[in-house]
Amino acid sequence: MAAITRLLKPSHFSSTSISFMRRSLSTAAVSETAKSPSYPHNPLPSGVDPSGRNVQWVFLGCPGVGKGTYASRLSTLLGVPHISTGDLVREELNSSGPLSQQLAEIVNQGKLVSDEIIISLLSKRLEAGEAKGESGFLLDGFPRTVRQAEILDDVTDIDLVINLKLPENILVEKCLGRRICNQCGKNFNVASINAKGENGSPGISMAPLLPPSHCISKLITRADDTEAVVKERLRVYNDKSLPVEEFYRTQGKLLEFDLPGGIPESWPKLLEALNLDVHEGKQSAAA
Ligand SMILES: Nc1ncnc2c1ncn2[C@@H]1O[C@H](COP(=O)(O)OP(=O)(O)O)[C@@H](O)[C@H]1O
Repeated sequence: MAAITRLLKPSHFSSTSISFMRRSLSTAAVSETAKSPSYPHNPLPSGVDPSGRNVQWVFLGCPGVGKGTYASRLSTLLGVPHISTGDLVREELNSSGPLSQQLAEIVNQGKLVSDEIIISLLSKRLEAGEAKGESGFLLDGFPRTVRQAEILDDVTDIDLVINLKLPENILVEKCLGRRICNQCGKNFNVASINAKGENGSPGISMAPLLPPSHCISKLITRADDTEAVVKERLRVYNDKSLPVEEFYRTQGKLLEFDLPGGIPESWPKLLEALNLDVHEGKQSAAA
């Protein structure tokens, strides 16, 4: 394993993006909108204190769990970029670039894109961010394999890994209800979820997140959000990404978060779990 890691090591990240990641270890504090986080369960390694620089967090969780939704809200709140490798893949796939056709085939079968392609897309995104003065990041959808986690570990320190969780039947319903406005790019969800509690776990209700009237005629569904492809993505998650949870659990960085419901119930609880002290007005501004 060590040999593979050595082989793949930083060469997969261009030198600029490595320097960006390294430099982001010593840059500005969390933006004024929120107080610096401290962690009740102290998942941080000793000597690493996120209060003196922008956060470097990873979001894990099955397809449809809401990584994008919560990462995007925290991005606004903390003033750090939300970087979704799924979005990077879709941008490339919708471009007329040389990878477009190959990516469409992989994504629409619910498979994972190769580590090399993902790391190249992520490097480019980090470099573009660096040019704009970005620092810190909330990674959504990366790492998704232990190999990706090892490569990331070689180039920078991740402070915290937030593992969002929902029961599998809800994940399928949520993916099937997902809609995107092809003009403004915002995400909505037409599913109305009312799952009964099972084996002592509480029931979960989620109201639909409906689009405003001007988006209704422009809604599209992701080609990989069909029932068969969602089930394959869940299978691939359990196979390739569950070990990533274990990777970070062993490092003491994993914060498990069972979503109690939709955004109104989950968002305040997530802020509480992160010990983010948000002022009333600011919190609603970020929501
Ligand atoms: N880190 C990654 N490694 C490999 N493939 C990825 C990665 N991130 C995204 N992809 C590809 O992009 C697709 C969409 O990703 P994403 O939007 O994160 O989906 P999901 O809703 O399943 O979490 C994935 O099914 C996969 O094909």
